[in-house]
Amino acid sequence: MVGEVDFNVRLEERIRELIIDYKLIEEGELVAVALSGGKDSLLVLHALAGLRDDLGFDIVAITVDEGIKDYREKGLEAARYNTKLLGVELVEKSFIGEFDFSLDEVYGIFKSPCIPCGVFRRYILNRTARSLGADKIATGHNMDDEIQSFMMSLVRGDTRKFSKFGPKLEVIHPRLIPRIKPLWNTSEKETETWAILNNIRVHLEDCPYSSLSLRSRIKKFLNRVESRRPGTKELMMKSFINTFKMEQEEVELFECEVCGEPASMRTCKACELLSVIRGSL
Ligand SMILES: Nc1ncnc2c1ncn2[C@@H]1O[C@H](COP(=O)(O)OP(=O)(O)OP(=O)(O)O)[C@@H](O)[C@H]1O
Repeated sequence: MVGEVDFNVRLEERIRELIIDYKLIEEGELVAVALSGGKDSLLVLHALAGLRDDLGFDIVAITVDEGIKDYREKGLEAARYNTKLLGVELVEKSFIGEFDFSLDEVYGIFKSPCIPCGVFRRYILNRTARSLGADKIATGHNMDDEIQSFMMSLVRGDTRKFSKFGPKLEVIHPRLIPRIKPLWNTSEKETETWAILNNIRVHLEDCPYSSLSLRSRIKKFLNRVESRRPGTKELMMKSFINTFKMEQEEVELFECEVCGEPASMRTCKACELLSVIRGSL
């Protein structure tokens, strides 16, 4: 089908241009793909696997099992299938293996399940990527995620988070692996279309905890506006790009007194949450 080929070519070309224009990946680097098994991180995996020889970099994938029953197993299965298909090594980590508890067991202690989930996942991804010698962590964050994050910062009045806007988060600590977003200018609708058109074995369900989040409410609102005024999301993205300089926030990071990982205070966020959990179990 000509339409399908065109779609794939245009998508790959856009990802390639973003990588080159923003210097997301340099020749000789090892990129760790944070792979959930969802459509976005699978597109990143397939796109980078297609570009690795041409642009001269290598990839490895890392997946984190948070311990969400009847949900994460399906993502893991998709991650295993696709990495095998593309000949990419998959490193599997889990909350149980690292901390001795699953998200299902501890989420009730916090205001939102997304708090421990995000903090521990980023912690494991960073440590694992570093131990593998990775130069970058590539995530599947897409244009919709970026607009949602921006709006969440506005709603919370937390302008510090604006510094995370952009396709690349620079090195701000030697133990922190820089994160890149190869789908920064690709919409969620396009990644969905890619997965369906190419018959990708993918995990399409939403996380059972996601409906509790502010992100989910903002996502629904944006989708409603988009369906009434098509093109709204793209215009919002353009406005953000034109209005805000993509400068990284000047933050001083220390080493956590407990585990030695990067921290903005005396202890890192993961160790802070761990002490709350240990005190409640
Ligand atoms: N369990 C996980 N293991 C590894 N990486 C993850 C995991 N969950 C999320 N990520 C990374 O963080 C990004 C954003 O997370 P998000 O919760 O939006 O993912 P998702 O919607 O479950 O899956 P995807 O974004 O791949 O479609 C993902 O694209 C992926 O790169």
